[in-house]
Formats: sequence, structure tokens, C-alpha cells
Amino acid sequence: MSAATLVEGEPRAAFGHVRMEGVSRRFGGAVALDRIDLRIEGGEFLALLGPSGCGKSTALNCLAGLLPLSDGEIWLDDERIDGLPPERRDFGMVFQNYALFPHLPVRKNVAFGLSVRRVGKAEIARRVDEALRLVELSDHAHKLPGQLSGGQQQRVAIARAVVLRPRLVLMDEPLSNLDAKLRVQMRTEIRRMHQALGLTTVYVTHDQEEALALADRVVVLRAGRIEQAGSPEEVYTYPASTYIAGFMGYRNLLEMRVESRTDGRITLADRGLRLTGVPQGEVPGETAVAAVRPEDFTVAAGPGESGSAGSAGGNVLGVRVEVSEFHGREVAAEGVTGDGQVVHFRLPERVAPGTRVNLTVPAERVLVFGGRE
Ligand SMILES: Nc1ncnc2c1ncn2[C@@H]1O[C@H](COP(=O)(O)OP(=O)(O)OP(=O)(O)O)[C@@H](O)[C@H]1O
Repeated sequence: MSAATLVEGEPRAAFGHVRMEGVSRRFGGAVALDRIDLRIEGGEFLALLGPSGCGKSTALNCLAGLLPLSDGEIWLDDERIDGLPPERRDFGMVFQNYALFPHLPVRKNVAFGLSVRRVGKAEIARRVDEALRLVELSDHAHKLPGQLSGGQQQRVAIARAVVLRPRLVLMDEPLSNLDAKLRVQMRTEIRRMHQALGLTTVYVTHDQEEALALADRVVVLRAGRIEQAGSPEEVYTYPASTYIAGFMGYRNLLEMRVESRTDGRITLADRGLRLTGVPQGEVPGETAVAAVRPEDFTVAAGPGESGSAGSAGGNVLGVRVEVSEFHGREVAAEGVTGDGQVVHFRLPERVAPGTRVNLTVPAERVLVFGGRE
């Protein structure tokens, strides 16, 4: 199989791990990365996730050697590498803008790095053939980049990086210029290729779905610091803060007064709403934030009042539907409580604005955080 022969005779990961230790990067007075400690295991697929400006690209560029560090060190096993120029790190980069040579055909674009490294002609031909087969572009080898679609160009960029058998592949939002359908297709291809080649990969994205789908481990950055790191399942199920919860689909972040605490549960009340949920860590203050995913609300059958015990053994909220949007398999809805609190939820079908519904959500699906951060 082409994917296997591309790394024939080589270990799946050419090192044990890469470590960033206390890495900071400042631009003038602005701190883009603030004392990052991160260990990337050989063979793993790690996603750096966060909103625009949180420091993702800076972290990647520091790893690549394109940006010098303001503080800290980068190690590859026992070798300190932060002083090495990019070409001596032996890492491959894939950017969102492909950065292909427009005047060179696909084949020469992919061969370029090998020619620079003075690899023999026969060896170049063999490895380029394999890389093109891997990204399913063998039939397009003689075209110029301008004659290819965006997705095909991005596949050339990926082939060009992996053909060098880099120790680490660094990808900076490689799919962000593609349309939604192609993005999902390419995502699967990148995952498949990682499974076949086992190349250690660091992948920067602001798209939580992409990070969760691709990565073995997700590292969420906030203002230059690591806010949470864990498997996709961990970060999705147990977000460490309201910031992460907001990223992981907890669209309802309701700041409310703490009313009572009983063993393992906490009840919040405000604006005609009462919600009982599970505290996430310490919740010491008089106010807290209840985080609920829209899809965790279900529409209750009978009439009820906000705060009464629902059949789900949890919470009941009465809301007036303001907007309901058809999304194919489901209807996304926005409603308000009697006291004007906006709530996002799902409906089985579209309803007229003004319709009153009762929503229930079990207490286990309500995460309570110590405050909006
Ligand atoms: N060359 C630079 N000069 C000055 N400030 C910079 C420079 N590069 C980045 N920054 C600042 O550092 C911070 C982090 O930027 P970075 O590009 O790493 O964020 P990002 O998370 O990758 O964002 P995006 O998703 O928008 O690319 C931002 O506040 C940014 O304005």
C-alpha cells in the first residue's frame, strides 16, 4: 500500500516527544504566548484550538523556528532545538494558503523539497509517485496549481510536506479556504493519512468540530495560555471553564444566583428560572453560571411551570419561542422565559413564533461553573 511504503523501513515516529518548556513570545508589549508548557508525544495528532488571537499560529511558528522565542526552550527528546533554523528542524509545514509554486507542475511542486535536499533522481521519482497516490492526485501530476480546485491544491501542499518524511507535521488552518463540504472530506483524508503514516502532527484550528474530529489530544489556548488539554471526549464532556464550555457547544451560559447546595448538586435561580445542576470544581460565590447544550433540552409534553420538578427528575423551563430554524435533521430554536432570559434549544419541528413550550433538562446535563470567566 502506498501509505505504508512511504515510510518503509522507518520507525513510525522518529522521536519520543517534543517539549515546549516555559515558552513565551512577545510582540513589543503584547504577550502572544505566555509560558507555555506542552509535551507532544511521537505519533500523536494534537490540535491547538482557540479563537482568533489566542496565540495558536504563534505557537506553531515558534515550533517551526519561523519565530524566535522571547523566553523558554523547545526540546526534541534530549536535543534542544529552539536555536536551530527551520530547515535543520526537519519539520513539514502546511498553511491555509497552500503556498505552492504557481509556475511548477504538481509533480515538481511535490519534488521540490527533495531536490533541494539532493536526494537521487530515482528516489525522488519513487517518493513523489507514492505521495501523489496517497493524496489521490496521480492523474493530475502534470497540471499547474492554477488548473486545480482548492481542495486539490491543498492536497498538493500536504503531499509536498509528507514526501519529506518530516519528524513533525505542522498544519495552520489548512482547510479554512475550502467550502464546507470539501472541508469535511479533507478532514477525513487528513485523519486517514495520519492513521496510515503515523506522522506526529500539530494542527491549528479555531473550529472545535475539526479539532474534536481529527485529534488524539486537544489543547485549548486562551490569551496565550493553555486553558485545558485532554482527549476530545474529555474536553467535550468535562469542559474546564465557561470559556471552554462555550467552545464545546454549551450555547446557554446563564449567570444566576446560587439558591441552595445539597450533596453533589447546586440550585441556581434568577429571572423566574430555577436550574439544578452539577458543580464543576469549586463554586464558592453568590452567583454562578449554568451551562446547558441546546440539544440537552427536551420538549415536555404537559403544561408546567419553570422550576417545578420535571419528569426527567430535573428542571422544567417555560419559554415562548421567538425563532425556529429548520436545520435538516432538527429545528434549532431560540425562546425567552417570562423574565426575558434567552434560551437556545431544539424542537422536533418548526412552530409559530409566540408558541409556548416547556423544556426539561436533567440535572446531570447542567454544568455549574464558579463564574463567567
Ligand atoms: N507579527 C506580529 N506583530 C505584532 N503582534 C502580533 C504579531 N503576530 C501575532 N501578534 C499578536 O499576537 C497574538 C496572537 O496571534 P496569533 O496569530 O498567534 O493568534 P491566532 O490564535 O493564531 O489567531 P488567528 O486564528 O486569527 O490566526 C494576537 O494578539 C496578535 O495580534
